[in-house]
Amino acid sequence: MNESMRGKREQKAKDTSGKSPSILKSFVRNVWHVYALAIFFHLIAHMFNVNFPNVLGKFTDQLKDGQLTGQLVLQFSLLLLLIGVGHVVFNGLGMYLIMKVGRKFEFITRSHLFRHFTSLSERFYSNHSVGKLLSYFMNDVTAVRESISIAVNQAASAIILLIAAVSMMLAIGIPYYLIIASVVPLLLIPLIVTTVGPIIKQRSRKVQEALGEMTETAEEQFGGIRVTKKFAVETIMNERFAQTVEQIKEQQLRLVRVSSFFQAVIPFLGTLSLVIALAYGGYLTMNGTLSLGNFVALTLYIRMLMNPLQQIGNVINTIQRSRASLERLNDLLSKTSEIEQLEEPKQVSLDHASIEMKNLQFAYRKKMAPVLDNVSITMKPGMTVGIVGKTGSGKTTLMKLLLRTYDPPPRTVFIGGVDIRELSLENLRTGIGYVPQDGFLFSTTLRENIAFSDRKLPLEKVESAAQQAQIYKSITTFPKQFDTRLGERGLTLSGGQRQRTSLARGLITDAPILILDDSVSAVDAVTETKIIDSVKRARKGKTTIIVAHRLSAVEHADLIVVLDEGKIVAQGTHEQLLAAGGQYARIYAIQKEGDPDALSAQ
Ligand SMILES: Nc1ncnc2c1ncn2[C@@H]1O[C@H](COP(=O)(O)OP(=O)(O)OP(=O)(O)O)[C@@H](O)[C@H]1O
Repeated sequence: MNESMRGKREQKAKDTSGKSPSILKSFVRNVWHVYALAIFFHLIAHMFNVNFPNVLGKFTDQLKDGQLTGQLVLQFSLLLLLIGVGHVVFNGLGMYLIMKVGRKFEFITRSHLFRHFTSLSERFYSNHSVGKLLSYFMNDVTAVRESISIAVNQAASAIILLIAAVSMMLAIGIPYYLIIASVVPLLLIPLIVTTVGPIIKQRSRKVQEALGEMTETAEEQFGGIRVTKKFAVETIMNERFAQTVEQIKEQQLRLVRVSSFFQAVIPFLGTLSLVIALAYGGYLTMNGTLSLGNFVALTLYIRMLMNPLQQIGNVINTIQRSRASLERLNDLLSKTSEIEQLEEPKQVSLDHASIEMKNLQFAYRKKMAPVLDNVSITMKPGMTVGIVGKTGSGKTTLMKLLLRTYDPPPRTVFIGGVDIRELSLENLRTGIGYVPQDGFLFSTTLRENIAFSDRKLPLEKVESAAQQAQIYKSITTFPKQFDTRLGERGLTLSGGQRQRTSLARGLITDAPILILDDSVSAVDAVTETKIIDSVKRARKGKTTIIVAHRLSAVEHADLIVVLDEGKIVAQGTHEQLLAAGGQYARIYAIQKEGDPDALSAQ
């Protein structure tokens, strides 16, 4: 199969993996009827609401005409109560439905994101910091949720209220020209909010940044206070800090200027509307064109519209902000793992499979120098293979290619005679156990950490793996033994204990192929020998690859490969390599003399 065909088939596999181009579109398609119902409830709520000024207007007219009786006062009061209750109930229902939809979006999207994150390759993680990923998870999802719940609620409510109030004013006979004249200043509110809102946001972000810088500077200067004093540079430090504080003052003043303007102008526009209503409406009332009741109703409608119109402005700002978040989320969800399997991947039994690397060349990025160059190794089934070499010589990279954490070039890495790019990923990854140098432990019990591959594994198996990894004794000294909970990232354990727990987690899988990638570097030489001996016994007949700096960890191996700057400089058994007298023999001599980490110091 040529490369482009393979690419197309792999691409097809990506496209059928169910990733939607826009999370929001597909979500809204499923919940539009809830939105429709919620908007209907808002409509009913405002039908009640807009009667409020009208009823008060009628009350005023009756009062003026001297027709008000105790019976009528009671009727008016009950009517107002009914309006209030109707508004609250339907408004509450509408709000509840839309908020619920928002939370559902948050839940679905976070689950979707998490599933997506787990499907992405290591390259993605090395290019994105944890902080950035958390920000997708928290801030971006929340921003979109706010715009499809709070913003939709406010916008629907405000628009319906505006239309209902204007219709009601016309219906009760308030002249349209008076309505237009009074409402126009209010319509400027959303315009001002959308213009000034982003400026306020930008300036307050700058204030936050400046405050962040000040905290950083203060932290650094407190930390380095002894150095500062020894070098007698207190004056320079004081000046530097004063500059940072001055910067904050500037940013804060800029923010205060614009937010003061904003906070003053919005009520002013409301007042302006009322002034027009009062002056023009008052004049029309005096000359008999407008009833006193309608005059009262008009002023109440103006008051009623002020808040919703301000909210429309906020809604526009929220939507603008969330558009950027939505784009980021869609962009992230459209990313596919570069490690893909064929539509019909091959399956091989890894139990007695050979591993072969043929002229393997690999660079992490196109323009970078290769990290592995012309690497060819043949590992027969059941062999123990040692990989040694200076730090940065490409040992871990070689293992990552074998696991397809990164893709090796086609036809360079074979297991059981099959190119690993054609193998099923599950077949490959369940068949190979991998124990990294810095094994991450989860904040759960030791038992669950060790039985990570299958939490139902019996305790005896967990104990036996712990014994092989030489961590059993330490665990039995803990009060809760295997039920001991680890703190965040397993901080209650020492470095060596952590490494051995992670080793037990790898050993328990009893995988046909096991890779120990510098997995015993944090233990002393005696414990290392014990671990290697028990691994040797437990893995008789199974392929084990041991990456190490200390040659004592690989001496017994059937094949030892020496890497240097990505190239194989020698391979053979311990005896053969000693006899050859090259880099291996030199390092062995140094390490025997007492410096066990001499390889990395070369
Ligand atoms: N994700 C990556 N992106 C770019 N370069 C990388 C990446 N990972 C490793 N490298 C580079 O590849 C080279 C080989 O690294 P690798 O981790 O394979 O070496 P190593 O022999 O396992 O080292 P050590 O003994 O210190 O663990 C190094 O120069 C390293 O900087």
